[in-house]
Amino acid sequence: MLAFPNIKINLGLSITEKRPDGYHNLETVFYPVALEDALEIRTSPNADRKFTLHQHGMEIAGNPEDNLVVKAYLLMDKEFHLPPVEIHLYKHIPSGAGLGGGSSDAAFMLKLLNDHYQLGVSEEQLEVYAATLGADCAFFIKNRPIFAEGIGNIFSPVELSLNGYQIMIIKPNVFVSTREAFSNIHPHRPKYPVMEAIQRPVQEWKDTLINDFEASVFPQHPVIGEIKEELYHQGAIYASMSGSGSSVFGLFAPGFVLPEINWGTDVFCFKGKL
Ligand SMILES: C[C@](O)(CO)[C@H](O)COP(=O)(O)OP(=O)(O)OC[C@H]1O[C@@H](n2ccc(N)nc2=O)[C@H](O)[C@@H]1O
Ligand SMILES: Nc1ncnc2c1ncn2[C@@H]1O[C@H](COP(=O)(O)OP(=O)(O)OP(=O)(O)O)[C@@H](O)[C@H]1O
Repeated sequence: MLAFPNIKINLGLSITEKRPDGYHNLETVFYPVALEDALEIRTSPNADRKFTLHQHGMEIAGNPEDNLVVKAYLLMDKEFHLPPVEIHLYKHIPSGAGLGGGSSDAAFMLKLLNDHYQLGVSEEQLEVYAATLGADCAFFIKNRPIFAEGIGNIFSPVELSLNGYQIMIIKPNVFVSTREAFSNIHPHRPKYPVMEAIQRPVQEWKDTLINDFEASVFPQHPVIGEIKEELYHQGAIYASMSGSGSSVFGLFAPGFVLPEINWGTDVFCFKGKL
């Protein structure tokens, strides 16, 4: 059985407070975008080990046991005693990009196992399992535009459609550690709450919809801020870093001819439609 885990972008990201458990409360709107990995599971009844992970495409750091798809499988295996599986993961989503690629793989693995083995787990329960694997994971269960609070796992509906808009996502060859990015933040209440800013026309987001990580990440990695500037220069209606970086996305009007930009070598570039 095959699935295509996609990415999220953050439309606005306010880090509002540090929690006693060391994590941070935040406010953001998650929006799914069709930049995808491919994930397949096959039952392997006679295998002498519970899982075998075959990786293809971009390399990811770490041992197979550290891979979030394996953690997702082991979590479900503990609850439901699953048969051994062969896992094929084709990585196309860049890591350390703030696009939630690993989180998406994990959430899609939970959904795949639930569907394939007819486990009957509700979406709400899958969200609870997902949240134990990563703060971003729960979003990918329902995988539709949503306002998120808490550590990113408390959801409220949001009236927002960017259908027809075009997107460019650029990721320079710079790795930003999510943990380190959070440690450099001074949490505060935003001047324009994300939920309010998002209701305004997209043309006004430039001045009201802020990603708090930009203030600390741009000075450390000026190339990321330069990419954002360039996207505006090239006609983006709104541009922002996603998550804790290092990718930057630009939203362009429907019908706009997306620019051909030579970003240089080692730069990942995605163009698509919302
Ligand atoms: C920055 C975002 O991408 C915004 O969507 C997410 O908040 C990051 O979520 P994530 O990558 O799933 O994060 P995790 O893998 O759960 O956590 C990585 C590290 O980031 C920090 N962390 C993460 C999420 C959060 N709400 N507060 C935090 O302080 C913690 O130090 C944690 O050890
Ligand atoms: N399936 C996976 N895909 C990518 N990275 C994974 C995976 N499993 C574990 N990881 C580890 O997680 C780290 C971050 O991966 P991810 O692709 O989620 O980054 P990110 O874009 O920073 O995500 P986020 O938006 O959640 O901060 C990688 O350095 C890698 O070691």
